[in-house]
Amino acid sequence: MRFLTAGESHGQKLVGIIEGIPAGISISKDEIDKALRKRQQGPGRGGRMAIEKDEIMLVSGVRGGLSTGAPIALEILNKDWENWEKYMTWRENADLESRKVIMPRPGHADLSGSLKYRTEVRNILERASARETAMRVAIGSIARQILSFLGVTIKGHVLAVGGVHAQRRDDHDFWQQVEQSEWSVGDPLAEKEMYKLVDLAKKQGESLGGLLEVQVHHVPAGLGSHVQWDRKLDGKLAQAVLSVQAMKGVSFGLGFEAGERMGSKVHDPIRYTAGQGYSRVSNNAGGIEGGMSNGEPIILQAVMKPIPTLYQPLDTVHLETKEVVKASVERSDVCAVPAALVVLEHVVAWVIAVAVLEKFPADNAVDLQAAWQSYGDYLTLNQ
Ligand SMILES: Cc1cc2nc3c(=O)[nH]c(=O)nc-3n(C[C@H](O)[C@H](O)[C@H](O)COP(=O)(O)O)c2cc1C
Ligand SMILES: C=C(O[C@@H]1CC(C(=O)O)=C[C@@H](OP(=O)(O)O)[C@H]1O)C(=O)O
Repeated sequence: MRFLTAGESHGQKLVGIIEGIPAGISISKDEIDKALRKRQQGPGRGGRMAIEKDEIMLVSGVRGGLSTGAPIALEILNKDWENWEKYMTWRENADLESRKVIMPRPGHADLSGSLKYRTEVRNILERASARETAMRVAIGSIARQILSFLGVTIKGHVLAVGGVHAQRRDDHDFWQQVEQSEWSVGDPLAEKEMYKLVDLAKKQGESLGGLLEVQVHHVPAGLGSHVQWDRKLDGKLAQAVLSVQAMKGVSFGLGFEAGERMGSKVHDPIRYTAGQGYSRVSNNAGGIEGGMSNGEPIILQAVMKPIPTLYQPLDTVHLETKEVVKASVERSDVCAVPAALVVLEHVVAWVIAVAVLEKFPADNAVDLQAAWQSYGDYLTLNQ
């Protein structure tokens, strides 16, 4: 499976093409739209989210609610296009001056991109923008629907916003709270504090990042491989997570704390239960050993840096005069951690679905399910 996306933040639309989705998978537009709406939420989001009402257009590759095996083409319209057409149009009469950015923002792609491509900063920020993640969520939602067909589920929660940490739990009530919370926090007290902090940041012209966690449940042992550097599942997941705008670190299971403990307090003892196969007493590895899933839930954490655009901007250099000036201010989010969580869940879904189809190559749902089932039987019943 592979995909490509295109589209500028203030262009006409976002476009995606996916190839390799097996035929006969049930594809729900509602499911995709639900994820798109969730990605737009959260009190730290800026004015743009009041303009956009993201909705997927399934252009090809799906008929009567089922994938056909052909490439799936997708589109999401940018409602803001009507305000930007005169600046963003491909036509030669485009107004290229009025929205020029000459005071690059520290933390964004502005300066490095314009140096590298020898082009105006606007051409860089339009594509660097996290607007692009709307299409990645739509594509990830299709991957998630393949996984859901096999019984694999993905969930996530916000661990922290700024310095405010949520209490970590893993029971049914907790996940229900996460589900109901606009922030996906699952800890109402922490959520209140986070809300206050975002408010304060907004008032001070500041911005915030945070910590996020994504979990993948019901994956069998053996996705990914130890045999080659670029086939390791943890490596692929890390790449996908870090490809999301503003993500600056990723860890698995116990994470960086593993480096502070003795081995016996880190590694997960193995046990065997007749009829169920092998499992672990703990899951400090976060479900991956040797670049392969080990049958326990895959658990990863990521850190998101604060949003680069500051309404009280930092110093930068004017690209024409070279004088020290304040960075340009584009309309911006103050905090987008809950939105980023939705993105992470969906980029993770993509990587897991690709790994599933590598282990169980299939061009249709029936063959996929048969291969999945037979391997599941081998892992549980036949040993
Ligand atoms: C959901 C989401 C929304 C974002 N919104 C903004 C924003 O409104 N303003 C901004 O400057 N950066 C925003 N960012 C972050 C920038 O896109 C990102 O920092 C920039 O592209 C530079 O890339 P890097 O941080 O990965 O190095 C957002 C990121 C995500 C994931
Ligand atoms: C448009 C989205 O996020 C944008 C991501 C973003 C950035 O620099 O990453 C900057 C802002 O763009 P604008 O200046 O148009 O408001 C965000 O709104 C989105 O998430 O759909």
